[in-house]
Amino acid sequence: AMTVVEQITQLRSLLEQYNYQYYVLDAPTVPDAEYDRVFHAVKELEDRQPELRRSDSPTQRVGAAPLDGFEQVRHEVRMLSLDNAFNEQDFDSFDTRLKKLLGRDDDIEYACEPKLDGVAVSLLYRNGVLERGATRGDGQVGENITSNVRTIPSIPLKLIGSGYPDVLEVRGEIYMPRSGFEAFNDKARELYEKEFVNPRNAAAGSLRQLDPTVTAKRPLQMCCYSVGLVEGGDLPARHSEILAQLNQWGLRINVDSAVVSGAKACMNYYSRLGERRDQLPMDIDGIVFKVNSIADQQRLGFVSRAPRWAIAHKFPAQEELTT
Ligand SMILES: Cc1ccc(Cn2cc(C(N)=O)ccc2=O)c(C)c1
Repeated sequence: AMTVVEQITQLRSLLEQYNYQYYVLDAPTVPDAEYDRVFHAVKELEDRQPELRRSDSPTQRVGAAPLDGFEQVRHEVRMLSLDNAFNEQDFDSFDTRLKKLLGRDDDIEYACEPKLDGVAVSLLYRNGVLERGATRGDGQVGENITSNVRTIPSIPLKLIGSGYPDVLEVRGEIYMPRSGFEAFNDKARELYEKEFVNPRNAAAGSLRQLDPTVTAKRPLQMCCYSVGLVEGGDLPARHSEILAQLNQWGLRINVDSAVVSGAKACMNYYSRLGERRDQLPMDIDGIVFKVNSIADQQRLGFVSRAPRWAIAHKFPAQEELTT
């Protein structure tokens, strides 16, 4: 028969698989009641034998005591801000300039993804375990919001699979899906409590909570879009492949990400996403285009703080929803 430790370890990895399928792949394979049964079985074992409890157990997402304040965190790799391209002409000149800088005249391969309207976050995984979460701040120094990011189900407390670097810093956007935002505001209105003006403010306000049990009640999601510090391991040679690899290690990526070649295909991607914008589950404020080849990104380097190899193309601002 299995020892209690073997039993609880097996049940925990089952919960991690269920969470991955449900929150990261949006593809649950078991009914909620089955998840609930296994979750309470682990909780029961940990309550009966507290020495079995581990900080990276799926039952340990909601932290203990509220904080008095947020500590500061220095980003070893600066978190970027992107130059905005406001129209096709800008994108064409962006593409033409890159081709010149790269000394080539064939189409550049771009990784395209929606620019989610949320809060940028840095997640540091050491030996696959989530060590700290931090806001972007000014790009160099942010705030330590680890206890709050731990409550977000699509953020894994532990990476899955194998082959990840010893140190892997993932960057992503924490956002509130529109459906969660509407439901939250309906409830707030009912209780005569403060409503949020838009999902971005709702996500930012939820991450600023000193008490993680409040954050835990907010319907937040995270989508990763790049990596920062990487030590003791290698990543694929293209941005799109890095995202696919992050997804296999348990992190959520945006289902609308795509790879296209040349400026024309980029503008086509921009128009198609623009048409679907109101049907997307979250607010987006544009499209981010990145040179897909990491070697080319490094060749193009950085001019001041915005990278030469990426640009955000924003949509016209949406008229503010009148609440
Ligand atoms: C009672 C209960 C348990 C779980 C959930 C949601 N859910 C489902 C799964 C699942 N199906 O793989 C995994 C994690 C999870 O959080 C709800 C809504 C209600």
